[in-house]
Amino acid sequence: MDGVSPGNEAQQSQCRDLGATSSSSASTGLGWRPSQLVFTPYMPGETSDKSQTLRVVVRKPLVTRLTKEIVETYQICNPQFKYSEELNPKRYLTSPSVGVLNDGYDNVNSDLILTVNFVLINLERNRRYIVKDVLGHGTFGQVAKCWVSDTKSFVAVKIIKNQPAYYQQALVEVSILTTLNKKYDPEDKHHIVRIYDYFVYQRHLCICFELLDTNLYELIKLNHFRGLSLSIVQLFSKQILHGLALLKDAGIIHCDLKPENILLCTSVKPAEVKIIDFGSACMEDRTVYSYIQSRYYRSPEVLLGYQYTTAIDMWSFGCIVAELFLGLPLFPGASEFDLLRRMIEILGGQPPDYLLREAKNTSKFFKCVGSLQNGDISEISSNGRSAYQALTEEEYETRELKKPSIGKEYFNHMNLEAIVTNYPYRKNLPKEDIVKESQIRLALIDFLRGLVEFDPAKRWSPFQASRHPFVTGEPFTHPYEPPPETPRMPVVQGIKVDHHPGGGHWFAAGLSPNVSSKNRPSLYSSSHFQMVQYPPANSYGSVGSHGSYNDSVRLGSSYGSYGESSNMFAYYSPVGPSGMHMLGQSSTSMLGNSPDARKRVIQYQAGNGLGISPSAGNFTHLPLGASPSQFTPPSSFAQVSAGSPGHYGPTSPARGSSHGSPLGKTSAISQFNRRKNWGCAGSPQTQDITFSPYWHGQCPDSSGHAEGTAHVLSSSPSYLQSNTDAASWKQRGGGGGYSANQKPTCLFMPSSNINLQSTELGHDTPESCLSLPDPGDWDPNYSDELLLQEDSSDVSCLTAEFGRSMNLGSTEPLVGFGRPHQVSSTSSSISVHRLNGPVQAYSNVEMGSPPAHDLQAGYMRSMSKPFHLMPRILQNSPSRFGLQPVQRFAHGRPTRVGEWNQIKVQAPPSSFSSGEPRSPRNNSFANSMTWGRRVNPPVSNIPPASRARKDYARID
Ligand SMILES: Nc1ncnc2c1ncn2[C@@H]1O[C@H](COP(=O)(O)OP(=O)(O)OP(=O)(O)O)[C@@H](O)[C@H]1O
Repeated sequence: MDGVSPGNEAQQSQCRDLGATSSSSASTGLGWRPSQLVFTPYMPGETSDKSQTLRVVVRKPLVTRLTKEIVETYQICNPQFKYSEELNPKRYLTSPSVGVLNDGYDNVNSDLILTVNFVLINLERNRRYIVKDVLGHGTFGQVAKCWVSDTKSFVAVKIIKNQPAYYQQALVEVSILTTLNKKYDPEDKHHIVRIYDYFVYQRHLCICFELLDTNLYELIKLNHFRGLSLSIVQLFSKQILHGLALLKDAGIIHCDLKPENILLCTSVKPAEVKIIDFGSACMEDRTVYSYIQSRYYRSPEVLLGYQYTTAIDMWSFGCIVAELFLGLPLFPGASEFDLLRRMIEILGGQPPDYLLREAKNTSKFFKCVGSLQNGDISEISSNGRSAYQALTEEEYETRELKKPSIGKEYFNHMNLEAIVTNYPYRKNLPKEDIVKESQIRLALIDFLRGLVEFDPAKRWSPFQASRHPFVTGEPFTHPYEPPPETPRMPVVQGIKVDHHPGGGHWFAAGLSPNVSSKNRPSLYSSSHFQMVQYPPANSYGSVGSHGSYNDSVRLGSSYGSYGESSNMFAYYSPVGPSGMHMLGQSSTSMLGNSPDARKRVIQYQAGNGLGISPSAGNFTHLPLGASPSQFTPPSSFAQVSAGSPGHYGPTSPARGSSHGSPLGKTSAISQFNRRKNWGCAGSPQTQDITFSPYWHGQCPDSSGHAEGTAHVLSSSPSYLQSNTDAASWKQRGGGGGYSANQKPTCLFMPSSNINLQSTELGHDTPESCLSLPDPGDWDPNYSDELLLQEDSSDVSCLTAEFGRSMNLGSTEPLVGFGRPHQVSSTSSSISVHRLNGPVQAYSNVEMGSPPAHDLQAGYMRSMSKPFHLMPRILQNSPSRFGLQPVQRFAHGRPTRVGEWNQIKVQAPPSSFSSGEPRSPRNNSFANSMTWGRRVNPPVSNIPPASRARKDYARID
């Protein structure tokens, strides 16, 4: 029996001998032994060093050892086991993963087919980005989490679809974000995502951002669509306002503000939020799209087709604040009609008559009930009420010949005050805390009233909103009177320059071709629409050439610039020196900072000098700016005459329809591509203008409005007077007796299908809470994450860490440009677990358990676009929350503007080899099965995600 005794050292040693043979085992008398002993038997009584090590490992859950530590487990069992990543089968991250375009590099959607460890290379800087996971998808392409070994850090790289229009629009994002980062926020204090790098790889523009964490929609989702605590709402509001104030100072409209585009940044302590996705952004005086903003967050003026300003972002911001508190969108309109109906019902009142009189789409939603005076509609009818009345559902159907989509009602109460006041309080909240919170809720109501204000001219600016007691934490005693905005001087208009004839650059007045101009003066008094005197030699470029990226190895765009005989003005040009080709004539080069194009005579030089890149290749010179819808080729390079209306080619979204750009971004992009296919190439002389008889947009008034949309591009934000101790949210008493001043002029009858149970003041009861579907039903990663939670006793979820990192009593966090992402390897691994634990630990979050309620019940509705869930699913990917950067990301990017413009974007030669197989096609499995790609299961009943909210591409 000695021969089999565990205590027999000789025997154990022999068993561990991997070279043991059957003969040797036979000699021990153990009977059959495998000829090649790979695994050693487990010996419980072992006392050797090795067995002790083993015993430590054994404490870890089996699932850990067999999953994420499988390599170590193998090596313990077999020291000769060697792991080699190269031998792994490819794990595709892009779907579909079949390469059909771009020599097999791109799939049918023009997305670069990514696999785990695919390497994106910035040849110019010899920097390699190793793809580790996909963080999300968007209109423009994919966002990958990449490892940069130079800096030993992770970054997020947005890989733009390989199509010219997407490429062009992405350049706008690069330009705007670069300007914001470098010029307006060099110290990274304003909650705007940082851009680190950009380059072209395999014909895809890649934009490298700092890596952020989950977005606010996900955060609410993790919380089962229950609202966040007021202190968190206050903190986030303050931070977002910082960002919006910066945008306003820069004269930039984000155009797509929503919870999905506000991401947590947990690499700094205390954690903060940042605004991302400037892919829809535009300059305030160069608005081009008429259909912008995701529907739930769409402002009335955009919905109605009125001219818009940075005030539209404040509307969206108000919707976001409400959603953070309620856990549900305030206006979850299933269609634009439904959206407007909800606005009118919840807010009371309606858009002002001046706006309704001028907006393009008024007749779609309103009927005129006012009297006619001098052939014009009287603004106020005889009884003092509006001359416009919202259409009923039936009237809308009669006019539009289709039933409007009407979504479910989620709130029992149909006005803002009642919705907020009656929202269930957190469980077990002491009575005195309920009293305190009720006061803060009154402040919140007042705050929201100033944001979701129908009249854009009266809507608060970021500066004004940031002074509200809800944000500052001061006692709320009476309705807030915002301080006046710093007055700005009108531009002295020397030269009037109209829009570029080719499309969207509206030098003269910042007019969108899609919006009316008549009521412009009404906006001059708006806190969002103030004028400034520009320094004489600045420009925020506009007309330019985009060059070719398909046909040349080195990109030759002069994006975002325009020239004149003696000066050249340009954006931060994200492309190479050819983008600066006009610089030679320039005695002044103003980069990124642009102001008043209108002060100069723009002499478009025939055939060159404006917008023609030497490497323009097969694309025409295009006016570049905020939108692909601008990509109508200009007719000539003759001097642009002011006030030329409707100079749009047949494919401009701004033409052919009174709706301007009804299909928005998607449409514009596709139209651009179509146009490109029509062969609008190279020579400017070959391009014609088609005057559209259908265009209803207003010609910019060459005399009157040119100065109207000017804005400051000052080098330092003017609003920086934030209350630094506002982060200390004190729930003080006072303010009692505030009565919200609502005028519920409900033109719509409350919908009868309110399906919520009571949300009366009081603690929510379990029976009032309808359960959400199990996330595992739609999230294939969900169970994995739960399993992995066993791995550590200190597991908690993202929000727990986030809550812990909150220091609500602190002053403004000190954050700076390129601040360290100092997450030790230890904390990194902890964060993996935390991030992976979506819901379970949430109740422990310091931010307070959000009130349970049943509102999500009404939120459950079928997704018309289930594929839109994909980014959400991917966001939950365990690997998404992998190791955080262990040291600061420092690209050593040039900080001077001139240097920035020297950076070239190169398209690698077709023969370029990245170490990846030339054609992904060759490397896919025979059955095309993809590895590592999360399947998108059919989803029928979950809260809508961002994509479902976005209806750029449709007309309601
Ligand atoms: N810096 C970042 N860090 C982490 N994740 C990011 C980052 N930037 C983007 N993402 C993820 O990628 C997704 C898509 O990014 P983004 O919104 O910029 O793309 P898009 O194509 O412009 O989208 P949209 O269709 O909304 O315009 C985001 O929702 C987010 O989940």
